[in-house]
Amino acid sequence: MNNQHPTPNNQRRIEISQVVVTAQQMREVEARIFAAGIPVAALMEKVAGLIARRILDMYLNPGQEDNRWGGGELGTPTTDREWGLGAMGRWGDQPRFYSRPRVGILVGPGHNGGDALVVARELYFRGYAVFIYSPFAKLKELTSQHLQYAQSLGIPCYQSIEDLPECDLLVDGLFGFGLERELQDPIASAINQLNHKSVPIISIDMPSGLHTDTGKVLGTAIRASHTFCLGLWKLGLLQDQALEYVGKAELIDFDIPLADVEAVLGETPRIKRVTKNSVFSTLPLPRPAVTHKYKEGHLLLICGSRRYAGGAILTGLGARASGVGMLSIAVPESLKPILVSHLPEALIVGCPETQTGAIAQLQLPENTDLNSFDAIACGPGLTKDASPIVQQVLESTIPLVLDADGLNILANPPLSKGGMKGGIRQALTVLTPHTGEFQRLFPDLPDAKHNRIEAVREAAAQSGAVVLLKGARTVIANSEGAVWIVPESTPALARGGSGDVLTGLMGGLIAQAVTHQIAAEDMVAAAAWWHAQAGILAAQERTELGVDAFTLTQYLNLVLNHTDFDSL
Ligand SMILES: NC(=O)C1=CN([C@@H]2O[C@H](COP(=O)(O)OP(=O)(O)OC[C@H]3O[C@@H](n4cnc5c(N)ncnc54)[C@H](O)[C@@H]3O)[C@@H](O)[C@H]2O)[C@H](O)CC1
Ligand SMILES: [K+]
Repeated sequence: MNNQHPTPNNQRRIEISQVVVTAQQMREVEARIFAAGIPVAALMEKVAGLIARRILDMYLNPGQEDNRWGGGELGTPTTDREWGLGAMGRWGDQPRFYSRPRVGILVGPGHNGGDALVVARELYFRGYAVFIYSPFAKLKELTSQHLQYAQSLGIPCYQSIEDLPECDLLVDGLFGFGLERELQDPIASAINQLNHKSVPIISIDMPSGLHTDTGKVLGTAIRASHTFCLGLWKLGLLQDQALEYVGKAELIDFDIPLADVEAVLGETPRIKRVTKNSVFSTLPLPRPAVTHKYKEGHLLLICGSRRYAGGAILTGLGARASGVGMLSIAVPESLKPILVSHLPEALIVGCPETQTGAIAQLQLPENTDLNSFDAIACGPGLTKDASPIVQQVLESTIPLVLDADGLNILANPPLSKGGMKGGIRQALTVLTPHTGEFQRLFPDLPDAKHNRIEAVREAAAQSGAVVLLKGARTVIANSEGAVWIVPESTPALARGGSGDVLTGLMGGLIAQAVTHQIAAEDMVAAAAWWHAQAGILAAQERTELGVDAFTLTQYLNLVLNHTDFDSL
């Protein structure tokens, strides 16, 4: 395998939507911007103006039919009639008809509150009924000025949540990346009350109450229907434990100079979001006009057993979807007919089997060396009786994806206890555990449930492998400490067989990368992102209950044509 790889993606100039920052890093980036001369107030106006525009587009968009005010979900005020039916409504009263959508603005003590107050002012001037809830006596100077101006306009401001009138939409400007400690009453109970209302809440920067870095709930947190993350993606928004609070996350790009980002994070930030652009810049697409099947990669799949034939088929279908030129699939002899019937284009290698129907020995076609393939993917459906096979592929010198029983066999003994006999492989090795397999492989690593990123990074360093930890937000790390996070997925993929499809897809992409002289390591994130997007599209079209693994393989080739999907 030629080791002179082109610049791998993680060495190329980064795009803003790939950057992921901690609160401290965001502070350092903002400090550079302010030091360069932009007034804090000017940036707040710019940022909050962008937020207000998105809120108007999304929630208050004129011209849509389905509303009582002639506008979008809440519409624009059709008239500037006085309030209908007398006094302001209160939480819990019977809803009273008002002539204008009511927007509640939750204002915290810091600049997150300042952002929200600028939004309040902008919506007010567009004729919306705006109400402010701000329980804090001490506000930052700029925030205090904005509050003073809002009140001078006659916008009602309430200290207690009970006084806030019933609203159609809430804007959460309580806390952003400045949240430092657990929330206490009255703010905590106010948030709990707001969460119990069936009113959409838009959070500015972070849902208030979530830790900016870990996504942990500090006491309680706003359950946002939409989170507008400001400038650079915050790490906490990408953590599994935050997901039920974040709602739909969207980046509000306020033109942070890339130079400032690189000054703080370096040219290749350690943690990156996997985006459509970053994936498309690495996939073996478009294909050369002149090519042939052996130039499009040759993948060897080693999978299946008499007990688990389906895993072999699904892995093969995932590999097929990758576009790999040649596909060989080693299975127990008794599975050969069914594999041929599902994958007529593949070379099915029937192997001698154990009493239990596992692969007893890799019997490749004569004169075929294991290292003559471009890549191997091994594990789905193997059962633990195939451990000699896994040992054999570990000794190969070509890129290897290990999944499912390949990982369970590897975990005996665990990697941290001298596992992976023969030490760290020189060739690319990708481990693709789910949480349970991860804990078996790395029993003494920090609990992957609470800090997945640190756990995966440590596992990659320990094993020398690229480790992909599956989850609502799949996390990938290599042994140099680079981390990729797949920012979107769907619970529709939480089904048997989804992982088998990913293994085949990833193996097929890696095999093509090898023949195309593309950085094979980049195919791990590309495969995970592609797999998730196919699941999302399938769920959109067939509901979250309609994405069985076979259907998923059909959507793998459809989703790349849907270039209109969000550029993540
Ligand atoms: N810096 C800027 O000009 C811009 C900031 N952006 C927005 O502002 C926030 C960050 O602002 P900051 O004032 O640093 O923090 P917060 O608004 O999040 O306020 C936190 C505030 O509250 C205090 N605090 C922290 N924890 C608690 C707690 N548990 N209970 C009570 N009070 C707490 C703390 O002392 C802070 O003062 C950022 O998210 C953006 O929304 C602009 O968008 C860009 C310009
Ligand atoms: K917020």
